Amino acid sequence: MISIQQLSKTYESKEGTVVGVDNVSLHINQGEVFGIVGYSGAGKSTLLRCLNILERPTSGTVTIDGIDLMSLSSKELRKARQSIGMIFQGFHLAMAKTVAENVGFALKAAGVGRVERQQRAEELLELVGLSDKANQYPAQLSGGQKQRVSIARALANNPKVLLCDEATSALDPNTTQSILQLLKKINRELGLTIVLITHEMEVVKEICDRCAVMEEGRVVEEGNTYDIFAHPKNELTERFIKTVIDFTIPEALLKKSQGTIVLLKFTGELAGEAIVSDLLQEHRIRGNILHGKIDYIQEKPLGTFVMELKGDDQEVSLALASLRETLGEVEVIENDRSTDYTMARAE
Ligand SMILES: Nc1ncnc2c1ncn2[C@@H]1O[C@H](COP(=O)(O)OP(=O)(O)OP(=O)(O)O)[C@@H](O)[C@H]1O
Repeated sequence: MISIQQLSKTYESKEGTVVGVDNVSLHINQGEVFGIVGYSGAGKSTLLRCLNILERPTSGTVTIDGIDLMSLSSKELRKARQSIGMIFQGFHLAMAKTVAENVGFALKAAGVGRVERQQRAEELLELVGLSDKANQYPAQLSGGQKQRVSIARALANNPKVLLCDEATSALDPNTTQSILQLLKKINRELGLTIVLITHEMEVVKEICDRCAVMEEGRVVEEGNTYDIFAHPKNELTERFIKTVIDFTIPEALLKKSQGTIVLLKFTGELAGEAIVSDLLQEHRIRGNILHGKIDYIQEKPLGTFVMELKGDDQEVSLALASLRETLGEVEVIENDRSTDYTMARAE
């Protein structure tokens, strides 16, 4: 659906060349919600704006639905942009126009007549849950309602793609949730391909089928959201995931521990199985859960547990081997801190 090939964007300034996007290649499938996550300055906005050529890439190509956008004339590009909607963190609504006029604005620009515009605005406002606000002005709406209006406006010309530039960053957590659910609904009901940029991994977890992590203009990791959460490969990705699934054990607790502390991840079907209780029954060890959580990513469970295993060294080793066999990977966080503890007490 969207193919980005070796895309780079650089800016020339007095201080020299600034790299916004550095040789990014990505493929985004028809009908998926694709997230691009990164810290401030990573190049997310630049990359997103290159997708509808609001920023012209310095090199590389962007192909949407088989059309190479870089090869189009200005007139052809204006036409092509009608199938690429966009929403922004700051909503960008016309404050002197009513909600219905804001929604109909893009239709007017596309040459649609007044009656049809009105009808379409009504349909779209119903879709975003704002039928009763058609004649109000943006200043009379909450942030979440304003974003709903901008979503309705972006959908006016039946786009195939919706680009979301930090669409929920200005909203409180509850409103963020409702806007994300709305985006998911239009993705499902209209089969719309959605590309969103965010610095919040929670947003990715909530609605993205796949995602890419960006740093210094480059994509450092990409893949299926569930796999990225379950098995992150890049250190930056791990940091982002920790903002959602944090399993850091307080240092004081680690020091007190006399056993072997392990981090266990239960993916997919394994999350629902009695692996831990079976383990404790099969080996002569005791287990103490220090931290445990099951997250649902795309409705698929991902369990993360931190356990302290206590017992005879050999039994603990056997238990670890058996866990590794079942789970694939088991990370030993801290192994027997009793020496440290003794030293700490001696001090
Ligand atoms: N018009 C511009 N002129 C010069 N440099 C720019 C311009 N736009 C972006 N940059 C630079 O490109 C890099 C990427 O910026 P970009 O805004 O894409 O990052 P971002 O990940 O979207 O960050 P943020 O979330 O803060 O917007 C930064 O170093 C930025 O300073």
